Amino acid sequence: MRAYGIEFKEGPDGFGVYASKDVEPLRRARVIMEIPLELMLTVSQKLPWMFFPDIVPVGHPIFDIINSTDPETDWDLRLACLLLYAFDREDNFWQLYGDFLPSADECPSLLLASEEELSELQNPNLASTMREQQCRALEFWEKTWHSGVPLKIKRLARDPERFIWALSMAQSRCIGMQMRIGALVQDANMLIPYADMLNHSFEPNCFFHWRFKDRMLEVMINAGKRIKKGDEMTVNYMSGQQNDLLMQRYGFSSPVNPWDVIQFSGNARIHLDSFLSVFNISGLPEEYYHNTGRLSIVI
Ligand SMILES: C[S@@+](CC[C@H](N)C(=O)[O-])C[C@H]1O[C@@H](n2cnc3c(N)ncnc32)[C@H](O)[C@@H]1O
Repeated sequence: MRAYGIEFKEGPDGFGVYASKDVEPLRRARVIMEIPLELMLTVSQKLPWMFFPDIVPVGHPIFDIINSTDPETDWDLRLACLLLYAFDREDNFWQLYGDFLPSADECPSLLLASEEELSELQNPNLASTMREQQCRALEFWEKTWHSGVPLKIKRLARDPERFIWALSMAQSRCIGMQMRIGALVQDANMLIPYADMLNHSFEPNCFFHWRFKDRMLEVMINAGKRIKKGDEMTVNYMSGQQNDLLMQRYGFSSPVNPWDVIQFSGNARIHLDSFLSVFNISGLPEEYYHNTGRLSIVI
């Protein structure tokens, strides 16, 4: 893996990637990371399941577990299984990289939230979706990690908490990409070390580029971006999605999510406080209530 002009360090949103020097705006995108396919954990999105790199020996019972998942919906369960397998495999890179991943206590995924925390969520639909997701994960673990499984499976996730942590890593760190191996083009779910340290922004300064010829992922600074030393490097995780989806998958929401604005126009003159109270916004953080100009409401 190569990195240019960046450092990885703790910030307000957990670990993040920061510029270690100024970058003048260039007409062409500039590479800041190169990560080879061999370091990534990859499962194809569609049957037949293909794994890269090929770390699972043929006939290993983890294949049966992966085969028992729903091809349409369970990409995250498959990736979690692969992650747990990689942790267990001697001398695998992910055993070391695991030290950089947030622990269950540090991870804000709602999969790991207690019932008390879920009941405090303002959005009851989100709370019930998360309860369903927690049940789904638990049922999968109970079905798969029953007492009769061979030790080489049992030790991957001895308790449901371990599996649910792996699932939250898969959901909150997966990057969906199309990759080409030889003549084969595949949509894939990937855990990509170092690139998964990039935090999200709706106005990102970086993007991903798959370099087919040598099977590398490049993280690049957008052309024309001026970067100052200490700036955070970010990518856009999800376009066109509202905050409840960000919360569901990543455990955070964004006060500047452009897909979560209430469009309101007309000649009526309404006091801002009355307007906000109609939408029950008064319980939200200060910045919403005082309308710092970040909410796109036209009154
Ligand atoms: C792909 S990881 C990014 C690296 C992560 N910060 C870490 O500590 O390893 C995604 C997680 O980072 C956090 N995150 C990313 N972007 C964020 C943002 N804009 N605001 C708050 N948290 C964010 C969330 O916890 C999310 O689940």
